[in-house]
Amino acid sequence: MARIGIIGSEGRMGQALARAIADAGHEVAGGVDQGGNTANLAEACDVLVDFTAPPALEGNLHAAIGAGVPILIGTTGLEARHHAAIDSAAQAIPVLQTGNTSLGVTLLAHLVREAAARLGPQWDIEVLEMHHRMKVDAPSGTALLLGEAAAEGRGVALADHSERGRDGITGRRAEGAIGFASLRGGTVAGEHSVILAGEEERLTLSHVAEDRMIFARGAVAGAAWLIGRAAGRYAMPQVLGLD
Ligand SMILES: NC(=O)C1=CN([C@@H]2O[C@H](COP(=O)(O)OP(=O)(O)OC[C@H]3O[C@@H](n4cnc5c(N)ncnc54)[C@H](OP(=O)(O)O)[C@@H]3O)[C@@H](O)[C@H]2O)C=CC1
Ligand SMILES: O=C(O)C1=N[C@H](C(=O)O)C[C@H](O)C1
Repeated sequence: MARIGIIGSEGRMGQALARAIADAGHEVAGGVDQGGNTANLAEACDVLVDFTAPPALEGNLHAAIGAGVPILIGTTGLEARHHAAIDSAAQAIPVLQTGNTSLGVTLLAHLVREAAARLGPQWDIEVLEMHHRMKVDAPSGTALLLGEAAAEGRGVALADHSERGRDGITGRRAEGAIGFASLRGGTVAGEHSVILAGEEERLTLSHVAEDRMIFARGAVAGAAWLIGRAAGRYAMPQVLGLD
């Protein structure tokens, strides 16, 4: 049984996580939200799970390092400086960061990497996502994860080929671009499609989250897996044995 500390405990994911922790036979060591004492929570748990917002990241990493406990970061909307902070923290403690903790999306990323590698750059790649009206970041962390997988399959850097936020006279599509489009509305838990568009044919690889409990269950599995690991940066394929 693991004692799991929840950062962002009153949020949509924090509440789902508490249910998933109980379902899996683990214990909620406690929870914090904005203004809470994350350092105290870190001292009282075996592993922290963070579903909050990017400004909370550095403080959460600091608390985890101070207590010497692993941390799973599910928060999205992260920028290069956040990833640099995660890399640095991973020298001291085990850290797992992912835009999506579900089994289905972890496998989807694998399939996207494979399809992009096999089909080559003459197939245009577009990543489409839809989420609930409360979501604050775009493209979603999952869309970016899938874009990274496509770029890896092609052997290029996503940053050099990403096309985001098209509007107005955009000019024709850049060769080799990986495009992103975001829809928001209702209570959609999360839908992602990667469209590979070729000459007179199109391949679409999709995932639908019917309930955010899938993310919560994956996060519990990832958090429990982190306990006792060596310091380092880990990812969901390692947890799920898909590497
Ligand atoms: N990786 C994955 O599989 C998934 C990732 N996510 C991501 O998780 C994040 C949270 O999503 P969701 O639960 O829907 O969002 P919510 O807005 O429902 O919840 C966020 C929670 O974090 C708390 N919070 C915000 N800032 C801090 C802080 N500085 N310290 C501690 N707590 C803080 C909020 O508290 P308060 O209200 O007091 O501000 C709130 O309780 C998002 O980035 C989302 O994209 C979501 C689903 C799956
Ligand atoms: O905010 C959400 O709800 C979700 N966020 C993650 C993302 O940005 O990809 C994962 C999931 O799609 C739900």
